[in-house]
Amino acid sequence: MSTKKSIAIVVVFWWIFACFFFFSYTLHIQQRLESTQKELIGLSKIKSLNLLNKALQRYRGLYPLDPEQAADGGHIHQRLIELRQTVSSVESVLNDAKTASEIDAVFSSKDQEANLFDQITMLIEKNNQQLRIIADKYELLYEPDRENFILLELVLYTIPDMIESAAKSKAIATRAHTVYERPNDLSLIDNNLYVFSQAFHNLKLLIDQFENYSEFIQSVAVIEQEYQDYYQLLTGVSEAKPLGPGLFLFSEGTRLVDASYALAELSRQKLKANFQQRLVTYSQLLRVSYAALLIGLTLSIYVYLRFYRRSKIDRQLAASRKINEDRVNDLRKALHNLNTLQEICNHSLRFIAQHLSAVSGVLFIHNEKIEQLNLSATFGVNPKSVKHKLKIGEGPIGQCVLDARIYESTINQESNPSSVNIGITNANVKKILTFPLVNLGSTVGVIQLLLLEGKPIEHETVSQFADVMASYIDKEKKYDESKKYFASINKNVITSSTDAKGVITQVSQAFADISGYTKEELIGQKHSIIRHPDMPAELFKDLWSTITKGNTWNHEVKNRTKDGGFYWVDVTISPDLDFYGNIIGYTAIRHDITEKKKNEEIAITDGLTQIYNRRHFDTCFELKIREMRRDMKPFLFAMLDIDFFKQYNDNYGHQQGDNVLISIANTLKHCLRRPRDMVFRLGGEEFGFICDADSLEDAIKICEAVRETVESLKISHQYNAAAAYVTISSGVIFITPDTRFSPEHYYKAADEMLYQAKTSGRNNVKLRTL
Ligand SMILES: Nc1nc2c(ncn2[C@@H]2O[C@H](COP(=O)(O)OP(=O)(O)OP(=O)(O)O)[C@@H](O)[C@H]2O)c(=O)[nH]1
Repeated sequence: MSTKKSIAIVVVFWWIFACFFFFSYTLHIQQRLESTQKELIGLSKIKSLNLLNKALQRYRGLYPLDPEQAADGGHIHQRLIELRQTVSSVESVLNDAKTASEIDAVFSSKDQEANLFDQITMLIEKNNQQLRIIADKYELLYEPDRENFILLELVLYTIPDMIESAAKSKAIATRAHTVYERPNDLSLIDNNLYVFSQAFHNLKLLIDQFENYSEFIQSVAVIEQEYQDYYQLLTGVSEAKPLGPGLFLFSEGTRLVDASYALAELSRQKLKANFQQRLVTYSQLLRVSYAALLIGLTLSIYVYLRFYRRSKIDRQLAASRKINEDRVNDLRKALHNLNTLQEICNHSLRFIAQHLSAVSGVLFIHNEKIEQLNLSATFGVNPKSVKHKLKIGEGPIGQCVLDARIYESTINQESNPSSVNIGITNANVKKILTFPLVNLGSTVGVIQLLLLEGKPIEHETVSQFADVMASYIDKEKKYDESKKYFASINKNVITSSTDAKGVITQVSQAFADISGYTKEELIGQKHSIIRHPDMPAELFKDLWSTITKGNTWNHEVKNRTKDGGFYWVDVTISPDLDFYGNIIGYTAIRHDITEKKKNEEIAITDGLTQIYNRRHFDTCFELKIREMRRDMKPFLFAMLDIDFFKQYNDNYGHQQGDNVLISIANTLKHCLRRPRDMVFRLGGEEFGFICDADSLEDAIKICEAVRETVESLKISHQYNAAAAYVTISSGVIFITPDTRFSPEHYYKAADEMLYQAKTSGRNNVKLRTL
């Protein structure tokens, strides 16, 4: 899954979560609001019940006073009227017709004198019970706020208990002191006062829990004072009988009850204020919440619509991109299977022309070396009608190489014909599209198309196709060049590769041509197949010891051709290494130096005898002396002269004399055929040779052998005073490394020895050590 998609999913989930949260929050606020509204209704019903109770309690306290005797009999009557008014006013709030009828039943009862106290008490208790039922019904009992809960505790339990106990004791005391006293009135009063004091104590504990109860302090103090007064009054009068003025007792009790009612009212007011405050807060929160929900919803719809629209566009784009990708892949596959640059150019042009519904088109390839564009393919147009070569900057195609961007021009009557390289032949052509084929930053070629439709062209798609074409054209172009390059190497460079053991794995045609073997005959063989016997074994030892150490070896080598001939090459052999530096084979590159070598041979070879001449002797003699000093190995230098050769020439003829010279040279070559032996014609009928010798005896043996071999040729020479055949005299020096003479000195010494040989009868060897 793409990162973009993952982010989108996370955002959507968060968005759903946020909406859900807001929705739940709004619902919660709504519920709280409704619940508070209910609580307010409940509170007003509680107030009504309190009013009702207050009226009932007032009446219950007054009733025992004899209306005839009491000074305020009218007052009692007045209270009854008030009670009835209260009942009718709360009735509508309570929605309870039963209350009025029950109260009516109590007051219209004939035996009310005896039972009225109890019946009113029963009504009050019932109302107090009703208080809690209403509190439950209107959810006041589930009030979450702590302060409100304490206030409710006051309003529902504590203060009603206080009021009822105070009111009861007031009523009992008043009755006892004015009308009649029942046996346990005193204990009842005591009991009620005790209940009051307990409830009052609770009240104070509860109020103490308020953080800010200053409003209540005053009210509680009044209750406390009233309670003290009333308590003292009751304690004081309980002893005395008949009791003092009942109305006074009644008034005192009423003050305590009223003070309690005042606190109840204060608590209710506080509750009401709290609820109303909450109502305002919730209403505001609800408005904000609804507004947030509305904004969220609007935003969601907006985002959804945008996203939907975008994703629709994206889907369309993705679909068209997919089609293009498929087409690009098809093109790539098709080009991949083509083998020549021409095929690739033809296919590329046809493909893009068909894709864009072109009527005709051309493809030019850029030749960077000569800064020129060459026509390489045409579509729908005769190649003969198109200029085959364009300069860079010539026309839109030439310009395209410089700018490397897509040109799109619409055709109309005023169109300049020079804007086209192809030449418009179709009147319906609406547009010309010229675009470069760019690979790795360089323009490989340019395509120009004539289109029948004038609608806009997606440059991105054209570029995609162009990139693929450019890469294949460039690759094939370079491959073509390298093919030509390798063909040239194959033809002209004498090269071969072997494995690590020296077995030939590759040879160039030039190698095969010069050696006279076919490639097949060479591959699988070792290079010894072309080894010439003239090449010393030491040379190849040196070769192998160099290249197996990873070094390059270079030397001039004479090779043998298949038909027994020879050729000279300057060969360089380098090891082929793998990635880790291990030798995996060797590659040799050779230059044919046969001609050079032949020229060199001519320069150092005596034309008549085909052995080395005097010039070469001078070089070799000096080198040999140096080598001797380096290797500390002695050698011999012999100077030979044919005896009485002048007579031979004079009598047998010059031509015959030449033949003798050739025979002697061949004999020397035959006798001295070790690789390091060298035979020279030092001039006229004088020869020389250099060869290794371990000792003086060894040197004598060699020279004697040569002298004897020449004599054994039995070339008749009747003018030779030394023998009947052609003979030679030899002056030899055995040169040891201890001496430090110049080459001229040694040469002169040998010449002196030769002179001695001549003067001491000829056909002999004179030798000395130097
Ligand atoms: N046929 C022929 N003769 C040559 C050639 N070069 C030198 N000669 C001859 O060799 C002869 C050398 O003669 P001399 O120097 O007198 O020596 P010699 O006759 O051999 O006498 P000694 O050396 O004293 O035995 C001359 O007649 C030269 O003409 C050559 O290339 N071909």
